[in-house]
Amino acid sequence: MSESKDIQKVTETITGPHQVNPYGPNPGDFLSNVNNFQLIDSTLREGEQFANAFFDTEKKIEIAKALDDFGVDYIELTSPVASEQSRKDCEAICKLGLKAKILTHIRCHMDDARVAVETGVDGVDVVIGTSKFLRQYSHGKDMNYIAKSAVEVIEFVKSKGIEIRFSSEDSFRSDLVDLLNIYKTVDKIGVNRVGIADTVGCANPRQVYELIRTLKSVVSCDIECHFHNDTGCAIANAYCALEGGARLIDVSVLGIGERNGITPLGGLMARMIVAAPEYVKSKYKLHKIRDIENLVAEAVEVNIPFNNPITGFCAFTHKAGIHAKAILANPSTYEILDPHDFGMKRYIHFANRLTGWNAIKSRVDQLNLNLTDDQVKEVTAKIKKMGDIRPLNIDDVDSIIKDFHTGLATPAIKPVDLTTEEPAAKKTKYSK
Ligand SMILES: CC(=O)SCCNC(=O)CCNC(=O)[C@H](O)C(C)(C)COP(=O)(O)OP(=O)(O)OC[C@H]1O[C@@H](n2cnc3c(N)ncnc32)[C@H](O)[C@@H]1OP(=O)(O)O
Ligand SMILES: O=C(O)CCC(=O)C(=O)O
Ligand SMILES: [Zn+2]
Repeated sequence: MSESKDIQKVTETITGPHQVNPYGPNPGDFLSNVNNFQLIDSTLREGEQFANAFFDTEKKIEIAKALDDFGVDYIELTSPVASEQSRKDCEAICKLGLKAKILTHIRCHMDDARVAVETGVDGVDVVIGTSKFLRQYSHGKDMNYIAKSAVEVIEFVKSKGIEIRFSSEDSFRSDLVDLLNIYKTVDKIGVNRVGIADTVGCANPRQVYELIRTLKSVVSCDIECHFHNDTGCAIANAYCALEGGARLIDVSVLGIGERNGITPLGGLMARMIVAAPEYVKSKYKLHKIRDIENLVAEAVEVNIPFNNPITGFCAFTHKAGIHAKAILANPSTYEILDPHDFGMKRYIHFANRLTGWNAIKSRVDQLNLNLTDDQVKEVTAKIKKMGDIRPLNIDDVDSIIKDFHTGLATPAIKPVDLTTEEPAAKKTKYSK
């Protein structure tokens, strides 16, 4: 066999023979849940642990309704034992009659469980640290005690007809045998889900994939995952968890949570729409992401980061001339995400010295001016010259183009085409 045929064979075993989306799930991977995942939004639990967060009842209700409208499967709320108002808020959200199931999050203790089951929640997420750090310095209990109290809490919550999830906190720094034993125990007594939590954000995607695969061989219930972002792996870890067979991912709006937070809802949607476009588009109202992020950003008094997936101000802005030319010909050249899927627009940032004549020609067309290609190249050179001296904005470029046009011997005005799409309306330092 020739060398190129060999290579083709190898690539086909990785991506499949005629896969339309090479970044989609591997069809041969029968355990993958990339095409069949669920979201547990924890903005109102983990997110409340973000340094800046304070949500009053009204704001919690507004956020819960927005998440429900977006289509998250579950909404996780702060423990009702955290404070009197936390308990009342939990009860109030349970009474809203949302489509999303309402969960609350408690310690692995009967005192907490007794309060939780009275709030009206659909499910209880119970957690206890299993790493030696947490066993020694947080609750001080050994694995036998943990297993005993887990069984007691799970059986009690189940007896009330409420969903129950058991999670080991700090799973990736826990002993694997301890982990598998406790998960096996809780699975046997009918827990609805088990949770893996990368509490300190230490895990990498390969470790996640391996742990989920191993856990899949031990339990028959669904697996939920919770990833902190301390080392920047929260989205990648969530994706690999789904590839390994986890079913549910914890997210929060903008990723808010303890320290620098967890897997962000918007960022995960960006990853998942590439891998499972039909599933994601049919299940979630993606055009609502911007409004939800603005709602939460305002509530916790932060700005949306400039490089945020989807909604960062430059997420769909193309600048360099080589990029702009290709984008104008076919947006897929430099975009893996289609901004329109999220109710956003793309923008060609041509007011700078990295621009090229193709980008300037598109602006000339938008201004309804008639220039030959050679004339556009000439005016592009002038724009670049000015761009070497100082930052430019659209007005600068428009005046250079218009002055150039006026200076031509017989300027011809093209008929106005009102269907021309304006560039995206994100206000930047360099745009109007
Ligand atoms: C990784 C995570 O994010 S887990 C979720 C974190 N969420 C929260 O902490 C919710 C908000 N917390 C609170 O309001 C309070 O911490 C409360 C009400 C839960 C407890 O308050 P306090 O009784 O004053 O205890 P404190 O917060 O100082 O310490 C935690 C207590 O919980 C115990 N504990 C910690 N984790 C667990 C657990 N998973 N299961 C059972 N007990 C636990 C500790 O042993 C400690 O009890 P102790 O003081 O008797 O030793
Ligand atoms: O309950 C869980 O699975 C996660 C708890 C948590 O927030 C964490 O471990 O970081
Ligand atoms: Zn967490």
